[in-house]
Amino acid sequence: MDGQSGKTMRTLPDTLSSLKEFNKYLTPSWIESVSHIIKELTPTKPQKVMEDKGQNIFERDDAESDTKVARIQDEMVSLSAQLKEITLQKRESLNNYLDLKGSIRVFCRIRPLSHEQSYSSRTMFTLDESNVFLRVAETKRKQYKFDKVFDPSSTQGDVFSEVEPLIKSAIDGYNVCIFAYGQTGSGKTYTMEGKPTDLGVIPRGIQVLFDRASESNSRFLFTFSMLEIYMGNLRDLLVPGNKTNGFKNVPSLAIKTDPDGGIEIENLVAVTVNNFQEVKRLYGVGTRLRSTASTMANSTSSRSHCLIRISMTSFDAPERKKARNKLWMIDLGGSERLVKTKATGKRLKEGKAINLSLSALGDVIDALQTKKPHVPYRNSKLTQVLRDSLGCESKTLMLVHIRPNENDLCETVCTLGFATRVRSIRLESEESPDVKARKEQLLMELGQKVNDLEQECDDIRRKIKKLEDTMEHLKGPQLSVSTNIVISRPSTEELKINISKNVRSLKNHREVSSGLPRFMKPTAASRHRLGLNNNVPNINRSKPPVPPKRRPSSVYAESVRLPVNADTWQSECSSECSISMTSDINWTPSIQDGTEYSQDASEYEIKQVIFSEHETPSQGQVISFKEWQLAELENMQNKTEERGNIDIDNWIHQQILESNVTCQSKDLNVPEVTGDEISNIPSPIKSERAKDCNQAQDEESDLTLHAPPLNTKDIKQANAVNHFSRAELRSPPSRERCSNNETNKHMSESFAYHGRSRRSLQEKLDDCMLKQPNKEADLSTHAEIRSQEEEHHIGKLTKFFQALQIAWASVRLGLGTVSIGLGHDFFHSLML
Ligand SMILES: Nc1ncnc2c1ncn2[C@@H]1O[C@H](COP(=O)(O)OP(=O)(O)OP(=O)(O)O)[C@@H](O)[C@H]1O
Repeated sequence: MDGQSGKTMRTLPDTLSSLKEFNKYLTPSWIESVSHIIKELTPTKPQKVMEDKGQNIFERDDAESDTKVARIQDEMVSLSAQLKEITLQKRESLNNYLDLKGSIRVFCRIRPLSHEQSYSSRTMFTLDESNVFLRVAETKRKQYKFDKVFDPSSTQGDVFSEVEPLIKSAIDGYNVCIFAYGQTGSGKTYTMEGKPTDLGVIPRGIQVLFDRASESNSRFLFTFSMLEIYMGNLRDLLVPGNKTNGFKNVPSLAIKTDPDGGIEIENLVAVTVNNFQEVKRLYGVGTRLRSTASTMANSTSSRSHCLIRISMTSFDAPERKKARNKLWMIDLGGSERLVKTKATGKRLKEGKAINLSLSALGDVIDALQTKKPHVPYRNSKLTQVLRDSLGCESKTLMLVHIRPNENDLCETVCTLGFATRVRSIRLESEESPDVKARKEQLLMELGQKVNDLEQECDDIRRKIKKLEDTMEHLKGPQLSVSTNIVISRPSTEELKINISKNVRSLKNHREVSSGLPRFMKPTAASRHRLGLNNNVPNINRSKPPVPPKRRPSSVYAESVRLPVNADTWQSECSSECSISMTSDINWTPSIQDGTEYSQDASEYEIKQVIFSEHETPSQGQVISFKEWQLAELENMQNKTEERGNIDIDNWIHQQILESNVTCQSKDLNVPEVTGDEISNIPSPIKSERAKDCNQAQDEESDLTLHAPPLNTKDIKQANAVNHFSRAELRSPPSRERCSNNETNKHMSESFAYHGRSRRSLQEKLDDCMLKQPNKEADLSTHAEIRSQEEEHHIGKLTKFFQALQIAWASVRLGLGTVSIGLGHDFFHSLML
């Protein structure tokens, strides 16, 4: 008897009993026959059924839940496939949309007038959605066409909504360049960086990147770099260098072309970033080192081009255009007529350099737009750096800024001229009205399609999430361990893992972990999150693969907890010739930037590495296609690692070491001395050191800005540590700067460095740094050493004389006391 008919038999007496209720409507003979049947059924059949139930209840429940789980898994697999398909369609549609709009687009933003500027200036402009009409004379108006015009009342949100498709395109694997162009004080930095209350394109864009990466089922690795082009030279803004000494102690950045035609910048620090908070912090440090100065037009005028590069690598997203691509966000130096600024000396040279490179950029974009056979990339460092991100399948957006001031009319005309040139009006004017109309229609359709597909993706994701929850409810949370093989974004540590080895039973994991030192085992929280606490059965590998479970964003390891500062993020360091302003931006973190479990998460990731290293793969194991794919991914990951990224932990670690050296030598290290960075690291000793630094500043009035030697070298050494190979895990994370053995010991604890609480290690490091005598650092020259030795001798002599004086005084005091005492009545009486 199958389950269904058994169930029917069990419920038959009940059914018949209920039928008896209808007796008033039925004939007596019918009732009698029904009663008879009930009598026969009740004593025998239900009893048997109950016995069966007692025996099989657990088996049946298991079977039922297994069937349900299998069904859910099937459904998830099919939904995942559907999601992939729709994502691909969406990428294509978005790409077509952007191509149709033009791979090089130009927007114009007109900044509002400040209070002191005359109201009449407004009449200079008339605007519509895509045109600016400039009154150049009483009766003459000049028209400038753009892809989009933002009037003075437009918000940061308005601007970003138009920029966002490009950011999405970057996630799809395209190289993207976003420029802010305009005269000094026209609002370039405002648009790109924004204000704490009104974030600009850079923070919003980065937030979108992380959001989309976490939504995606693919793994992403993000690295952050920041550099400036100052007077034709590249400078890494993530290496605290010597500004007054022209960054001489820092290795120069060299532009290299790789065999695939990609551009790499040799020696440029690329820090692996896992969330928005980390980027925010790096950005703050970079901004502080940027060359700015007070000019007639802007008190904090940018004297260089500032370039932010986010490199994205995805290992398992074949639908992406490229496995590795870049998003550049560039705040260009202010374009200005040197005659007007009346700049002289250094300011004049800076202005000339900015103008030259801007003109070279214009030439390149013009050549690309008009499809000239030769594109003059080599004419400036700016265009050389961006060579692989300008033109050929990449997307470019130029945000042109204007000041609607009558005094700035000439500047405005120049800016608009530049915009016209890069937008290639000539090409557009060749289009017939028919073509234009069709293009508009197509754009509308494509835009709608992209939105619909996005909506569909969201729906599928929601469904998958629901199924995951149901599954977790049915089977316990252990499945997340197996499905974490493919997470949204890998941490750098994970890149070293032979991912295929991670498809192992929980039992195996437990066995291996039991042999590990305590600090390498998962913490209670991570075990709980990953379901390791539950007694769960081994994963049945014959079951259909479960689609990847998205990792909660809080798991994106952030090893350093950064307090969210509600105050304006601003500090200032000035030197004799230029002012270096920090960013006053305060990027409010999103909910996704949770850091509560971050330490925990990174611990787990490290432990996973160790698990896999201890385990030996079984002999003759059949490698599935998926495993083969994973091995391929690993190859790719290794390639990426060879490029030399640096983890934010290592980077911050370096900054800490630098700050110690800086404090010891009483040099002012710009990012550290402000105390912002120090206060961000939750070590009590840190603040002590900050105090020391401040004292050093007070003591030495004419501080010079010296780059600590070997700084970049150390950072590069730290690159290697980031990737956690077995050998590397045993080697110290970076070159030791401490001379004493205790420090070296702590530095060598690379397991502890990555696996243990960062805070405790930090405190240890700080502690031993503080214990070190400052003497060594202070005695930088031979003369200083000699003078110190002399001082030492003088000190010894002085002490000797002091001791002698004290002894003599004591003797005299003793004698005096005796003579007084002997003459006293008390002694007289004693003697008598
Ligand atoms: N759209 C805007 N709304 C409000 N304030 C703005 C806007 N644009 C610019 N500003 C203000 O104008 C001032 C100058 O802007 P900003 O520093 O962004 O200019 P810039 O083009 O970057 O100048 P530079 O090239 O010299 O660095 C800032 O105080 C900024 O807050």
